[in-house]
Amino acid sequence: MANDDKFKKVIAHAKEYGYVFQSSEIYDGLSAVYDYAQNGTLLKNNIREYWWKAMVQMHDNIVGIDSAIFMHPTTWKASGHVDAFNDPLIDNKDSKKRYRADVLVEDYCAKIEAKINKEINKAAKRFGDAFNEAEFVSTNPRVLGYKEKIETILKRLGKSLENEDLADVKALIEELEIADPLSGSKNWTDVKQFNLMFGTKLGASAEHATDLYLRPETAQGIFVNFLNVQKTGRMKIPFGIAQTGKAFRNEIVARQFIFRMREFEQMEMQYFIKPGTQKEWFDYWKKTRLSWHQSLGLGEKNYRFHDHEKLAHYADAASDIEFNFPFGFKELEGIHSRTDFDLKQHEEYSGKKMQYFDPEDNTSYTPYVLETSIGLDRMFLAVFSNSLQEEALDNGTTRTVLRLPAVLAPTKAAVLPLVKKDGLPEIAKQIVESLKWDFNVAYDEKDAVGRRYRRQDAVGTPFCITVDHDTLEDNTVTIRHRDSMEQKRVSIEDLKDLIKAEVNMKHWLKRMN
Ligand SMILES: Nc1ncnc2c1ncn2[C@@H]1O[C@H](COP(=O)(O)OP(=O)(O)OP(=O)(O)O)[C@@H](O)[C@H]1O
Repeated sequence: MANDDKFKKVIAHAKEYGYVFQSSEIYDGLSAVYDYAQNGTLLKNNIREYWWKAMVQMHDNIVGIDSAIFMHPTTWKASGHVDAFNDPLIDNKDSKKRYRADVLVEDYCAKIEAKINKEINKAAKRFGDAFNEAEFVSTNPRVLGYKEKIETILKRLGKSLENEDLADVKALIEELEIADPLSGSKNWTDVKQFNLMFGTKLGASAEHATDLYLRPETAQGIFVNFLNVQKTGRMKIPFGIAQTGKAFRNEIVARQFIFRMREFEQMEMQYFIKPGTQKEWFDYWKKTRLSWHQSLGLGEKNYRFHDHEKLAHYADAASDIEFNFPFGFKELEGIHSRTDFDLKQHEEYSGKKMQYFDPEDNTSYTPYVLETSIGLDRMFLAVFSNSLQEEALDNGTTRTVLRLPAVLAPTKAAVLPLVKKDGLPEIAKQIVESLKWDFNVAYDEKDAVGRRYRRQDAVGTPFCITVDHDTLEDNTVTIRHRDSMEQKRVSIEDLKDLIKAEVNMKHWLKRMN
């Protein structure tokens, strides 16, 4: 299936099966804002819990907090967000559409990249088994020319952005003759910086109101509480503070469904360390976070690191874990070595000491910070899009199955009476009653059992339990596995342990190596 089609299917499936709705849909929606529906909320909660258990419960030196969305406005001056949390935007005068200037240039380069891929595919077909891609790419003059062009463009873009030379970004767009993707017009305004923070006001009367921001990241709530947690928790360096919560960004280009939203949720952890040890911890957290992702079994090949060359003002190293989304490899999680930038800034702006007294060598210092930051919604999209599969069956039909990792599935089992009579619904309901203390379970009696199986496959329920007339005789039921479609006859009293063995978080987290 072409990637575009696959992505459309993902979005349609998310709506049809109660995972994600467009916000305020009856009013034609609000752009880049989404609501999680009945199944989506459960999947999201399970992902959050999977992260929390791995990060907080499994580490005796990491604790969790829940700081407020509103923070004192000086926080955002100290963090650099007021001055530097900008994207370069450009308007097209004819279509009146607004774009991120850097994204226009990057999309232009992506088109050249597509030409390279076309050359590679053509050559691969021509040479068959004898084709050596690495050799072809490093010797073919056309490919080398394309590569050089991309490199020159991106280098110039990076430099202009770094030097805040927005006139040059516009000049680049004009020189490359980049047109508005919608209207084809090349009639552009100048490039301007646009701050991504949402402003609001605190206070009842206009003249006494204070300007506030909706937080654009959860990290600052951790930094300002660093000493509160360290002292009250008697934490010794190295230690971490984790939190999950909403963040808000007025994204200029908000597209790709829940990949880039204006209101989203982050799961962040700041690890406070001794200066000089940042390289070691950077490597440790890169490895640990990748193994968390891989424990879910979405396919090792679907992840890769992207180490940053161009670093944010606060970082001395940064790497993204990228995931193979339906629209290609994109950032899923960031791992940042943030130095002592944030704590030092808060110390300067608040006038309060943000230092740690190290009892081991009797010295005080400002700790360095290693951050892991992942978007919960992006993680949701990674899991959901990877799990949605169309499978050809032996009988010539296809089935749509959402192969969610069982540990994350919203509903772990559906209990189905074969028919709506002869006392079968009553037994099925009793099974629901007994299992619901341990798992989220559903009851379904509508339609033929085959259709009910298909429905649960599409929702992603790992087990279906069918009660039939034999159940009346011997207290056994059929348990059907979503992925293999295998069916087994088991005793009702064994159900709980059977399901537990597959959905238990411990069993999944232990796969981290
Ligand atoms: N607008 C958004 N919608 C959904 N998730 C987001 C958004 N912006 C950031 N995230 C998530 O938060 C994580 C950490 O935020 P960070 O500030 O490092 O992102 P970023 O580098 O600005 O992301 P991007 O380059 O995609 O804009 C990202 O890896 C991503 O998973």
